[in-house]
Amino acid sequence: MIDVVGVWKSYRSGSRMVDALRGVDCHVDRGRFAFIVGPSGSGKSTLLYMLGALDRPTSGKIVVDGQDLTTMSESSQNAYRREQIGFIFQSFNLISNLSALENVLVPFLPRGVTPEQRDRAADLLTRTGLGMRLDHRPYQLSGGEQQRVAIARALVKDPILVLADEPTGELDSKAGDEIYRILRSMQETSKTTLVVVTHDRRFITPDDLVLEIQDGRLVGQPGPAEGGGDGDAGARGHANGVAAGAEPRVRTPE
Ligand SMILES: Nc1ncnc2c1ncn2[C@@H]1O[C@H](COP(=O)(O)OP(=O)(O)OP(=O)(O)O)[C@@H](O)[C@H]1O
Repeated sequence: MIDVVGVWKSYRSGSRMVDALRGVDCHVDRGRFAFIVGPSGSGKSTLLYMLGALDRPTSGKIVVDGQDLTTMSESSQNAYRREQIGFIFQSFNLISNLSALENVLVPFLPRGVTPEQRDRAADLLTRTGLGMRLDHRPYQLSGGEQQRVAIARALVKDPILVLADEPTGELDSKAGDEIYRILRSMQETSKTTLVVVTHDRRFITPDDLVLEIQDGRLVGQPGPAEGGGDGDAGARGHANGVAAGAEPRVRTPE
């Protein structure tokens, strides 16, 4: 389903280059619940954004459901994001003057909403426990409820992949538990693939795939040569191993 091969991502920061990802290889099977974990600044969100085609790697290859994101045109990337990927962000990203139901229908608004789509959106909200709050605006909902709306919005277009960046980061632990309960139950029904960035490992179960990043590379993978683009393939799949020796991620551009 997801193949990440030798992915480097470097950002220019003033006169220096920051290597956010340094030769990442991994594979996620269809229907998996996968977590990206690691210390702050290790590259978790960068990897997630690459999977969502929100950014392109500096080098390497990312293939999702047979589609090579790295060679795709800009317009194909837009369509990929719009039609195939469900995004869930830490800060919910709801539109304040739309109701819960309308927020879930946002992906369909440009082309007009069909009655079937409206029913599906209402059904998803009901399954998250918000059946009685379809007409509420975001300010009338708790943080946990707003995130449930965001989950329904991510799933309404039946995506091949759902990407979540710290989905419980702004919630208390009770609301966080509820969000994971809903995510797991929704995934069971939809059989979609879910990749979640989190700092909170208590939501991880033994069946989940854990991709642990440190200093821009997956734990357990050999460190590739500095400079980008030529990463050693290293281990694939489960990345539950011993940290490779950390090397500085900041360098001066050649
Ligand atoms: N647009 C950018 N320009 C320059 N540097 C960036 C940019 N985006 C990320 N970085 C740097 O890349 C590195 C990895 O960032 P990333 O956001 O992926 O880490 P993270 O593991 O998600 O961190 P956190 O857990 O704190 O959210 C960091 O050093 C960050 O400062």
